[in-house]
Amino acid sequence: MTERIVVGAALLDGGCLLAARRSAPAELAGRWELPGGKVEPGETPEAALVRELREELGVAAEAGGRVPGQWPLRAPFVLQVWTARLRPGSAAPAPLEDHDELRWLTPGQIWDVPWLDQDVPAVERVLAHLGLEAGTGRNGTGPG
Ligand SMILES: Nc1nc2c([nH]c(=O)n2[C@H]2C[C@H](O)[C@@H](COP(=O)(O)OP(=O)(O)OP(=O)(O)O)O2)c(=O)[nH]1
Repeated sequence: MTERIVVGAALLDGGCLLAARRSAPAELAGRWELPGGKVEPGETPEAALVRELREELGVAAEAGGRVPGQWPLRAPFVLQVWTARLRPGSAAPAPLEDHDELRWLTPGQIWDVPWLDQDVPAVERVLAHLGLEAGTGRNGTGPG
């Protein structure tokens, strides 16, 4: 089966990461994810990311760099992650579609929300990629 990419945005602002709580489907509702969605045929992941953030959050965003790695979702989907930021003058994110709550998390707050299980290794990689992992361990060994 051909792999299909779901792009997740590590949307960063002022050193915080945006997390979004899914409102649907039922099996994912209440868990937190990186906003984003499926890359459509003929679309680049970066373009899909910008489109999804506009549709889901009402923001004007731009993709930064890819966070190395990919994580399996329900077949045939795999999660790939890009950093992203809001363009100057963008509206603030709002949960317009698929989500019922958004939170900007400081590095010390990242593990305060119940991420989708399949997102946990991706979020860990985002933190490592950004050099933010020290002191934010999920096992509570760090200061913060
Ligand atoms: N956006 C996003 N989706 C994720 C993550 N982790 C994860 O398992 N998923 C799953 C949830 C969905 O089954 C699928 C993405 O679909 P979606 O519903 O967000 O994307 P979409 O807007 O393109 O979907 P569609 O309505 O066109 O079908 O991947 C994540 O971190 N971000």
